[in-house]
Amino acid sequence: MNVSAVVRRHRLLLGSGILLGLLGTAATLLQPLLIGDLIEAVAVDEPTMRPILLLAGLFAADALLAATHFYLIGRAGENIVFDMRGTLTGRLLHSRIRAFNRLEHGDVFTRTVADTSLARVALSSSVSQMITSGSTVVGCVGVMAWLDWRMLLATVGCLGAASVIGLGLARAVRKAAVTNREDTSNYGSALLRVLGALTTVKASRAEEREAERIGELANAARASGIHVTRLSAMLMPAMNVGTQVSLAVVIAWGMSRTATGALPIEDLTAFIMYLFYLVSPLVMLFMSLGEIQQGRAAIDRVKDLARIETESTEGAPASTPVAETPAVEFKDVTFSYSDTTEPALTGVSFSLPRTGVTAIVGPSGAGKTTLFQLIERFQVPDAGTVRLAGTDIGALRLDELRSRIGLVEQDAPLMRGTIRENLTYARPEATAADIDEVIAAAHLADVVSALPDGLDTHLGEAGIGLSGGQRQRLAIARALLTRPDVLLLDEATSHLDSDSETALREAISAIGARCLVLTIAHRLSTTIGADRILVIEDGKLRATGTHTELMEGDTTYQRLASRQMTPVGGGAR
Ligand SMILES: Nc1ncnc2c1ncn2[C@@H]1O[C@H](COP(=O)(O)OP(=O)(O)OP(=O)(O)O)[C@@H](O)[C@H]1O
Repeated sequence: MNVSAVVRRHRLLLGSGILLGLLGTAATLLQPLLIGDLIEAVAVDEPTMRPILLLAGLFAADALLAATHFYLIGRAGENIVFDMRGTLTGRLLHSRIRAFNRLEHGDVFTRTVADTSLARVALSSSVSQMITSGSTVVGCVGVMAWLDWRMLLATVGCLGAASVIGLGLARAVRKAAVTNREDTSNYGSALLRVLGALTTVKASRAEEREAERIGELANAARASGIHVTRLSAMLMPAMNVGTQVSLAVVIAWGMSRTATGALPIEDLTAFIMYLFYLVSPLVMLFMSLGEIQQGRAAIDRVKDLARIETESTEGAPASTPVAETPAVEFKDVTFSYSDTTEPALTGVSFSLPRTGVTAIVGPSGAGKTTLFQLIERFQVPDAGTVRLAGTDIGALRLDELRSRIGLVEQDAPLMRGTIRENLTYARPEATAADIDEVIAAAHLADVVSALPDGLDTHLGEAGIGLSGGQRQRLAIARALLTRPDVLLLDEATSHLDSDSETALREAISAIGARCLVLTIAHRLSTTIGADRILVIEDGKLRATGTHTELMEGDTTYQRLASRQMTPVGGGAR
């Protein structure tokens, strides 16, 4: 992400805000001089109406400028953060699964939500604060030097010492804040991970243990947060002590000089006012410098996340396949998840016709899911080619490839919303007739008509409200709505009741008549009914055939069949 380009896009708003801030600073700086004029007018008994009106006008202008400055900078900041989050959301949604899987979800959340907020503060209010406070400090010092340079030197001496302490404290606050952010992020990541597996946590009766472990992380965040507060608490008093000392020096010395007539009383009054005006912007200057430093670290984290590798959406449109072309073809495909791991698939070759049900069986970890990952192009082969209807999928446009494939995952994740919204997720423009057709094909018509609001029934989080079998059939109907050429189905491992099982089986056979159904089979009944079976073991294609053929000729299949297709932990190898 090019952060300077993001800022440049909002430069008009930022620039206007900073300009108004500077005008407000000028209005503030003029006030003590006008008060000095007023005192002088009172002292020599001249009319006071003009300085009073001028002063009132200046106060009003100051207030108006401050409010507009605040609004414009705030607005620019929101626009900047919106821009950054938009870029991040787009990059994350288009990221390569391989790159995305390497990320911690809690960390992604912190970077997209909290770090962008810190970046917003740094790029808008802190920069503007630094410029306006910096100019106030310079302006105050300039006018004070003009009023009385000797007293200015005394002031700088007292305030300078406080500023050195303030600067040191600001730096310490920044460091402590970075630690606090890391601690908070660790807490968030841990909580997110545990909440993602809440049922496992409960089933393992690990609530107390997790509460304690996460409590420790929360406590680390608390301790570092307190450290930040402790240091911040010292910043203002350090500056206040500096101001009080310089004020005492200025008043004592200034009064003695006023008594001898060396310094007019109105100049002393104006000088003291400038001294007050100087302190707060000085603190603000240090704080904004600290925020900018913090923001820089946050911007680096945001930029780092935005560098995530994305999928290429380029590619050729698919050619119209001729009838004999295989629907899916693997040619000498080898693939490893990383350079350091053993290949998940080695030299796999097969070709599948355009209709019928093909079951994939094999022990756990054999590489069955990996086949699906390659067909969907979630992963790219290290060697060999995967073809869809005769075209190398690497050359196809990604949305075209995925629109031709329907994917039904094992736990069939559903989104929030109604059944209709879930069904039409991949094809929002589907007509009522299309929906009725896929509902019938997935044997869901009875289930839907029994629901209180039919298709408009709301599902809870993750599709709660439907049984496992119904959820998977709903996911099948959703996949069918795009009229795929290939339906990839990872059969649910959990046992379905016999009605659901029969409905699912009938649905799969019927769908096999219109497209290729490739199913990872966990049940013997699926493989018995399949047109062909691929037996995968240790990442290699071991055998191909029908149930009867494989029962005669393949020992792995025989072993899996005798265990009713439910291998555990790769023990069948
Ligand atoms: N994201 C991943 N990163 C690294 N290795 C992986 C990843 N996913 C799978 N693997 C490894 O690749 C191999 C094949 O895994 P795959 O998930 O394809 O097996 P499977 O046959 O579908 O197993 P199961 O029936 O248990 O789901 C295994 O050794 C597995 O450990």
